[in-house]
Amino acid sequence: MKILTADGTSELELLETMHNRSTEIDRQVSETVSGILADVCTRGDDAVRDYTEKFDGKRPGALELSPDALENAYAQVPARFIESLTRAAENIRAFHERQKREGFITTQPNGVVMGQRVRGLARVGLYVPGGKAAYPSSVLMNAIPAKVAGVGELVMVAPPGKEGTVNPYILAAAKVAGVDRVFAIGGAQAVAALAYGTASVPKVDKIVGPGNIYVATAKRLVFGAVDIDMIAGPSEILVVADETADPAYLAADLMSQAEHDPLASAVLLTVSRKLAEQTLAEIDRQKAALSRREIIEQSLRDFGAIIVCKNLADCLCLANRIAPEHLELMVNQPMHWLGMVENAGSVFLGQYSPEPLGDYYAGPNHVLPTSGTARFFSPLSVDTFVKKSSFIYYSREALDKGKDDIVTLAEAEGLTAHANSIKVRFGQ
Ligand SMILES: NC(=O)c1ccc[n+]([C@@H]2O[C@H](COP(=O)([O-])OP(=O)(O)OC[C@H]3O[C@@H](n4cnc5c(N)ncnc54)[C@H](O)[C@@H]3O)[C@@H](O)[C@H]2O)c1
Ligand SMILES: N[C@H](CO)Cc1c[nH]c[nH+]1
Ligand SMILES: [Zn+2]
Repeated sequence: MKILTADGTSELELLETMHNRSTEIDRQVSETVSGILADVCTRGDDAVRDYTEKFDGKRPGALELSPDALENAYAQVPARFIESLTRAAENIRAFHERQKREGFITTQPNGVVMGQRVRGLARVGLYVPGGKAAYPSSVLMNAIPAKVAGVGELVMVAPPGKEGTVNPYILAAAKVAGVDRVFAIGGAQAVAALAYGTASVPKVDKIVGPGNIYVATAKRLVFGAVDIDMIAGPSEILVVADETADPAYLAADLMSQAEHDPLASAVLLTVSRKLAEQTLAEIDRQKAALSRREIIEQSLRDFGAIIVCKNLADCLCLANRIAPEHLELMVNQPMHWLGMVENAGSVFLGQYSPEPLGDYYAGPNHVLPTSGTARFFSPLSVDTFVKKSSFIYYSREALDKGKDDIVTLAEAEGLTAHANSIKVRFGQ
């Protein structure tokens, strides 16, 4: 990870290099994933078993877990974990309850009733990552908003470990969050099974949840066969810091996301070269004690950067251009700068709102758009799990009033059958 001074060109070149590196990886991964999707579409469970054996280490028997597996996992994990998980679940539920939308009805005096209905989706597939690390927190972040939205059936997939079983912390979280069915499959093969359906895995209406590049690419490619939430791939953090920030906090927060994946990205934009140098030194000092040091080093080497900008406004402009998944504002007056943020999945304000607070606990969702897609995607929310439909009731009197307009518009489009459907009701 190098320190670079922004001059209007070199920082953009650096970001471009990082972007090109990930585009080349995306291209290679897309080829692999397309093959997996086609194979699962044709051969169903057999293909899912083959890929599970290949990528996760053990050939599975039944792909679906019994409800007992969730009960046993719940009993097996430490009570302290369940207490913390339950408190986190309460915070997440409270935040997402605020997102609930009601439908509406509008009436007019001459016999018109119209409205919009909001309904939970019938069946949703939740992807829970479990390759390099297990993510029980992601179970809560997916399943709680789905339940709040009123989804009919929640089908969770998570990759089995080498011993062929799903991590018990993930299963305990599935019980706490009320997941209906669990399949021990992961990667692109799990996304394909949910999108196309197999003998064991039911076809779903929408696939949600984060995952590595294979998972994110598979979701992108099955979109159309099913709906998806967004592209939530390898994690990203971008920190904007002024000279008041503590370099120890900056280093810690950058590494907190780098540890997710060698493809995770961690970028610091600051106005102080001294702070940049101190942060680098802090990274070296702190990382020695961290368990996933190798992943952190790879991620910081390939997708890490420290850029010194002229002023905070320039930092924010660059941050908006990058559109990071997580944006930390480690500045003296974070609320003041929040208004300048255009593109970010979630914003963390001030020294005591580190990114992991949002990953686990505060309440807002941690499934967030990555790879610059925060320009147009939103965080996972209750909205992700609902569909809206409208309804119309017109009395004879109301239709009579509007009939000539409708006929005129239909005939202008050359659609005489449309016009006839109106006219026939009035003997014309
Ligand atoms: N954006 C978010 O909201 C968010 C939240 C949590 C985690 N994450 C990200 O989720 C990811 C979790 O990744 P993970 O790997 O630990 O778990 P994962 O469950 O996403 O992926 C594991 C699966 O990847 C597949 N796979 C691995 N190598 C493969 C290969 N060479 N070819 C084809 N398939 C292969 C396997 O099927 C395996 O089961 C990380 O990138 C992390 O940053 C993102
Ligand atoms: N930071 C991840 C989202 O990019 C979410 C997560 C789960 N556990 C820890 N972190
Ligand atoms: Zn995280």
